[in-house]
Amino acid sequence: MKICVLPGDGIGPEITEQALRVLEALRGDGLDFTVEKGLIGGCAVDATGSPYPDATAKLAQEADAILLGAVGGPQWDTLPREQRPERGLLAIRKQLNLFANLRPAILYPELANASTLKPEVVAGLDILIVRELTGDIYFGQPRGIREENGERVGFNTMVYSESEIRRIGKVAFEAARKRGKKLCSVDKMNVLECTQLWRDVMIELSADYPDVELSHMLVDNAAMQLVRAPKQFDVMVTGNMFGDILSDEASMLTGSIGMLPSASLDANNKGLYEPSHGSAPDIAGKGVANPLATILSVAMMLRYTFNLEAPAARIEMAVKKVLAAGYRTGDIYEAGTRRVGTKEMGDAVIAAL
Ligand SMILES: NC(=O)C1=CN([C@@H]2O[C@H](COP(=O)(O)OP(=O)(O)OC[C@H]3O[C@@H](n4cnc5c(N)ncnc54)[C@H](O)[C@@H]3O)[C@@H](O)[C@H]2O)C=CC1
Ligand SMILES: CC(C)CC(=O)C(=O)O
Ligand SMILES: [Mg+2]
Repeated sequence: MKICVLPGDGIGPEITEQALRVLEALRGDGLDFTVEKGLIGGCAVDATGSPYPDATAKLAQEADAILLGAVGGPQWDTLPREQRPERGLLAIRKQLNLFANLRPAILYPELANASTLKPEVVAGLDILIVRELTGDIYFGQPRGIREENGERVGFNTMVYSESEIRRIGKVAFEAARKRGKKLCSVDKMNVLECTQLWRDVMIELSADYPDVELSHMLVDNAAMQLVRAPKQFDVMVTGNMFGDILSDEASMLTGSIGMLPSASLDANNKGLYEPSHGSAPDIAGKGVANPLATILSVAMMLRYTFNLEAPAARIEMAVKKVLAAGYRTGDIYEAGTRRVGTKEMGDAVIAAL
């Protein structure tokens, strides 16, 4: 297994270090892999002038899977847009055709009190958000800021082709088929033509999946339903921007964004694995970030790209154990539990493995 590791910026290096230690701890168990590190994001801009240097692109293309920390930070926010760290992330997703972003929001029972919702509303929560990742308003052309009638006008383009909608729809229907057989497609068809097409294609696709119950929800209602009665959802499928927003929202139902892993897959399950959160500049360098989302992303890597269910489940079980033993980083801390830093959380997971 050839794994490319791109720690990135902010808390990225701290959390990927712990995830890699967890992977290393499994090496003795028959896992055989090589790791090559590269630069992406702001650190890459500082070193090379580009947020996604050619050397990184080569490493990523040659790897079977990529583990990424996070990119971005205020020090790069005033750079020309092409040099911004976030462009590096968009570029790697696009270049590797990683169109299917899977973001599972699972509430560990041990974190029931950390959820923003009452325990009875979230107990047993297990949602999979399937987010399209290489299209939508994040990539559409034209985009920019232009002068018009003596003032600046900002514009972006929301665009999806039916083939793009169909391929992410298939991923979502297939996932629903293996789970609770319920798929909710989230759009804004009452206002946006682009998402009318989204809904039409989802309805057409549903003919191939008679065993999956398809429903539709407008995104504003979906945002509300997620915090009102989240257990009504099994699999949710939506576009790039709505999925970005709804997955951050869903993360709080599980206690913290520091708990939400993600897999970004191409059509052959080559994948980039990263936590759903960003570079958290407010806590970077302090050793307090929660590494569990990144550690759980490694479990997703073993499951989806390498088809290794046993070690993936072992990592998830180890995470469950450390939570049951009371280990908590600051974001999920509550009175009576044991507050630990990033490295101690990594140590605890390895001990539990
Ligand atoms: N995939 C990526 O690389 C992403 C990068 N970003 C970038 O990250 C930078 C910061 O963005 P924000 O909007 O602040 O979002 P963020 O997700 O980095 O942070 C939001 C809040 O969650 C907390 N948080 C995030 N991850 C945590 C963890 N593992 N443990 C404990 N607390 C955690 C942060 O401390 C902060 O208070 C920006 O430059 C943004 O563009 C944002 C989202 C995704
Ligand atoms: C930084 C963005 C490009 C991505 C983002 O917020 C995400 O993928 O969750
Ligand atoms: Mg996001």
